[in-house]
Amino acid sequence: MSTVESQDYVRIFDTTLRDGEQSPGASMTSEEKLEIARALSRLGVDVIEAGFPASSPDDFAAVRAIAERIGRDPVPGRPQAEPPIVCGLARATKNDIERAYEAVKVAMRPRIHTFLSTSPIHREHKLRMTKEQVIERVREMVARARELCEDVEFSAEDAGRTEPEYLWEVASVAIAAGATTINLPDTVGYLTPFELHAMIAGVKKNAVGVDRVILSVHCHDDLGLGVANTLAGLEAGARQAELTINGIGERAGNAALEEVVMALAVRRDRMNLRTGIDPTQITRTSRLVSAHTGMLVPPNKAIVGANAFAHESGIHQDGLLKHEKTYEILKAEDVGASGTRLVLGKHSGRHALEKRLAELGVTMDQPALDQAFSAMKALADRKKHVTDADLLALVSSERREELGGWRLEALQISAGTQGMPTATVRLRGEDGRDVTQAAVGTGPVHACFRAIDAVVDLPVELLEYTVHAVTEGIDALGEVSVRVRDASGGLHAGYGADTDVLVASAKAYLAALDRARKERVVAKASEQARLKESA
Ligand SMILES: CC(=O)SCCNC(=O)CCNC(=O)[C@H](O)C(C)(C)COP(=O)(O)OP(=O)(O)OC[C@H]1O[C@@H](n2cnc3c(N)ncnc32)[C@H](O)[C@@H]1OP(=O)(O)O
Ligand SMILES: CC(C)C(=O)C(=O)O
Ligand SMILES: [Mg+2]
Repeated sequence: MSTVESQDYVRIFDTTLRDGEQSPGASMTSEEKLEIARALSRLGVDVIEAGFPASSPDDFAAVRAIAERIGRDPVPGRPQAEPPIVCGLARATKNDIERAYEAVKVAMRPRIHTFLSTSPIHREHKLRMTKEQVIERVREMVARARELCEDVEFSAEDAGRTEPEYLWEVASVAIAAGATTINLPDTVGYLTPFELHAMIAGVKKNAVGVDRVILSVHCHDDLGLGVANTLAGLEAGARQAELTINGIGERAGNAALEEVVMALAVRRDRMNLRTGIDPTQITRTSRLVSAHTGMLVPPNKAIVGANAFAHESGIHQDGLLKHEKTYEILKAEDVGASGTRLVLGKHSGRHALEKRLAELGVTMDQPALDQAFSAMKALADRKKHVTDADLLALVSSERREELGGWRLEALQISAGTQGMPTATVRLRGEDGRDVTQAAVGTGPVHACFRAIDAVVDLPVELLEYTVHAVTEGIDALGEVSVRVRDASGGLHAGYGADTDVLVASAKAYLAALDRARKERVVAKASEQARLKESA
């Protein structure tokens, strides 16, 4: 018995290119679809539903191109015994089925997937067909598909809201007509996991000939139960799961492939089921689908979201540093992501800060670490994420501020199109005394520097003023460098960093003044020493 035939093997049927493309605004070009199909092949899916060939000439061409290429192009890094099946969707009409076959017949392993609704609401209001007419159509169309193709899947659309006995009868008829896979979709995402389990178990027990076919689940996420329902269906005996990358699909989407696959892998202890998926391809496939559909992955999305392996809170970070399994049930590397991230933010603790600084090559004693920690917390209160660049800028800014002299306590700027730009600064001297001064200027930076001059009283000429963002985003940390010349021609540089560039400017200017002041003190001392000697 091959791996695929064994009882614990779950076939992964990917419908990103068909049901996924039914997400509003997610349409893709044929080239993009082919690229995704190649990625799915590398990922190791068993079936690629490439599209709905009768729906448009474009869709036909895309399915055809995928059918031609998949299995024939080499798959780097994945010597696959069997290429994925390429499948085309068709309504239960002769025309749709023949178009689907025309498109997929060139595939190494083609499948026709035909469907017809079975629920009372769909029969009566959408199809306007009786129960008997639906049965007859299923018999005829599955048989027609089977004349064309050995591999035929039949889906009882809206199976979730279909009378159980009628569903068993439809499944029996489809099997007798030659279907090789029977799919039981919860088309509108209505069922609870227990109900979905009961539906699969009911068909498995009561449909005639069910042992000859593979039962399949196809769950939508209208109530956020898509993945839970899929797992319930597999526990009940389904051995094919229809899924999409990132969970995209009609309305709220389909059950997400990456979530079902990783649930099966991580909880193999409970379900004892396997797939042929190479999980290390998951992240890259997710990114490709997101890029081609324009559907962004929410940061908190399981498995592939930007935060799926990010930890911000100090208690979790500390736990993780002590033992990774305290807060992680799978590793980022398992799904091809770049690694666990300890994000520094307002909830972080000293352990994580120390670790990150060490990774950045900065080692500190306890008092310095405590100081850096307070600065990091203060920054995190103003800025969502403290990045590595922020951290380095912050640490070096803290170190430079250790030089002493005047320290910025408060800064208030009034600027705009009306009136003169005005700055008010409150500076604290080394003796702990606060001095406040206000000044006007040609712009807010000029006003700020003049207000500082009024406190510090050290004549200098500003030679250079440079500002740039060290980090990205609207809340980026601004970095300012200044160069000043003192009365005796000495040049002094200053640096400051803050989310507010005016505060960064004030810090930089103060740092430059402080250097000038220190040099003047040193120069005065050596002058006095020289005078003493010569006296
Ligand atoms: C649950 C699902 O995801 S099902 C797949 C949904 N995907 C799509 O619909 C995307 C592709 N669809 C399309 O491009 C178009 O709907 C087409 C080309 C297939 C059909 O377009 P139109 O001929 O203009 O029909 P329209 O879409 O307005 O209506 C659907 C028709 O198909 C019928 N129909 C719906 N499902 C089926 C089915 N499984 N088998 C047979 N007929 C069906 C409807 O009853 C309706 O028939 P009517 O015209 O006699 O009332
Ligand atoms: C066509 C079928 C399988 C479908 O997408 C659904 O019922 O949700
Ligand atoms: Mg669907």
